[in-house]
Amino acid sequence: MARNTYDVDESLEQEFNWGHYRRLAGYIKPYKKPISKILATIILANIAGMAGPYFTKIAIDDLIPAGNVQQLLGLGGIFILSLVLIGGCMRYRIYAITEVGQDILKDMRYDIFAHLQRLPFAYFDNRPHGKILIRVVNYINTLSDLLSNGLINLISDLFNVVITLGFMLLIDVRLTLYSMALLPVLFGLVLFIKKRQRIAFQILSNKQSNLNAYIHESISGIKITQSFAREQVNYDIFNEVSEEYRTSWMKAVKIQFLMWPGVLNISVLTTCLIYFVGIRQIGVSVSTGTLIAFIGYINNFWNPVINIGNFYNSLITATAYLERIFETLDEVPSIQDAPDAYELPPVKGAVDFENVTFRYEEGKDILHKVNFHIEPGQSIALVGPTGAGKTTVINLLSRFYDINEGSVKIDGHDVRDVTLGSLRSQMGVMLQDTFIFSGTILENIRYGKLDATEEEVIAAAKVVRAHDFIQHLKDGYHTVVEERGSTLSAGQRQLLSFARALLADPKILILDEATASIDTRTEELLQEGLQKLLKDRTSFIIAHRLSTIKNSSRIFYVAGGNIAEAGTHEELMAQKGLYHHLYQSQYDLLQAV
Ligand SMILES: Nc1ncnc2c1ncn2[C@@H]1O[C@H](COP(=O)(O)OP(=O)(O)OP(=O)(O)O)[C@@H](O)[C@H]1O
Repeated sequence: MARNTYDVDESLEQEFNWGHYRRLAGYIKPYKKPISKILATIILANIAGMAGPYFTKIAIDDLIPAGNVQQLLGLGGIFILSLVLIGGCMRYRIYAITEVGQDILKDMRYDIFAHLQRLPFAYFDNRPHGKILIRVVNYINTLSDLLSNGLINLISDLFNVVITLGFMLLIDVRLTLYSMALLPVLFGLVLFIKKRQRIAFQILSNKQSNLNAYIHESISGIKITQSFAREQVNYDIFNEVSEEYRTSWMKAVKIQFLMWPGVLNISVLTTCLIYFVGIRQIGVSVSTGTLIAFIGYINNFWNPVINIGNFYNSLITATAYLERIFETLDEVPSIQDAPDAYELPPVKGAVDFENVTFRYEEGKDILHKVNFHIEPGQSIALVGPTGAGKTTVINLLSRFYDINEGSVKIDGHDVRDVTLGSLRSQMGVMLQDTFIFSGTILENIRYGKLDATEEEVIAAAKVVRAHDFIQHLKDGYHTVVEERGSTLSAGQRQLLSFARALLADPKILILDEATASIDTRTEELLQEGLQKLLKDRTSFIIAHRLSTIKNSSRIFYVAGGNIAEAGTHEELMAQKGLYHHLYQSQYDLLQAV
């Protein structure tokens, strides 16, 4: 589903199911060993902790009345030792739990990132990038507490509850039954909160996502914002999105915070009840020591129950985020290798479009029954009006989108039958949006051929005339550039991505507006190098500056969803059709200038 703007809430594409917890358990499973070790220390500490109230009972009921100082001191010594043991176990537990939790989060983060790398262009076309980003970073981080402390504490707390119950039953069965009297109230509270809290946190996650998307969009577009002096409008929008986030947060925590005080109140009421029943001896007959020990166990019982309540709270909260994480992981890459896909053999460079129809959205064909055949080694120029579908043609060639009808073939192999890796690795693509990654110039050119030597990188840069400007940079090829290449000029960025496309030594070269930002003098020099390079390679060149494509083997004029005219520059000029008109108007414009 399209989520086109920051102010549109994402709707859930799949309802919550228990399977999410099973999948989460799948991430925990590889850490069985360290978790078992942690559990062993917890059990040890719990057993040591359990002995406390029992020692109190023995001291009050037996040793103090009997004045047995020696045994009393011995008991005190054991008690101190048990405290030291508990302290040591706690210290180990905190470190080990955090480590396991972070390892699990790292695995999840890796999976979601790896999956995103495989998703097709169409997925990213439909989503603000801030909404994708928040899933990899923030949503996964929200699970941190649940996975580190929450999970292990849960097991430890459950264990505590069972052991404490055992001790309580051992002391007095009736008092134990009284202690459970208010449990139904607790269940009622859980049921009351469950659905309300999940919905509240789903809304909150939407608002968080919107806020993130708006911040991301605003930072990406900061230069335009400042050039149009639109800051005040942006502050207002930000305030509005931020206010929605704040309100939804307050609503969510209002429900979330019902749980903890609720359980606490029930536990206090239970303690009062036991005091009342014990002191008044209603249906029970207990000594003072037994009553005090029992109250100790009631605390031991309710403390873990309060923790379990908190865990339940975190689980419900995390569920809203888990749904989003698994939704992303379940996004089926619409473009992927067919089960019987084979490696595309080394490409010669013949390209065929056979009755190709393509649309981005239902009901609006961008290309309609397009047919052409290209011999290996030909250079094809795509020209035509803005939005006619030139970039779309080359996107289909690399199978960035799948066509709706017909077939796209390379050397007779349908691009859908071969593996994406073998197809794309034989193509050098320079898209309209030149992207420079943070790192050195060298790393940027080497992006598509990691094993290229420095000499090969320099050779490619020389061909595209990038070498001259690179040499003059502070550290030459080792100069560090920022993400998007903001410290480079638009033309320099284009030359770099040109070199990147060439270095891979592709059999099919695709250049989309590759020279639009390059000055005419550099472009002339570039053309010389390119002519040599394009020899024996099939190439597709999209250019609005027609002077650059005059020498192409064939020129396709794309218009009306098809190839309206095709031929050499001379042939098309002689036809005096659409291409002639376009060329003439550019020529006239240049003359006028
Ligand atoms: N991801 C997309 N989703 C929906 N529609 C799209 C998408 N990309 C392009 N279009 C639409 O498809 C049509 C063809 O776009 P395309 O980028 O192929 O044109 P073009 O001929 O390369 O234009 P230009 O010369 O301006 O680069 C346009 O009308 C455009 O609005």
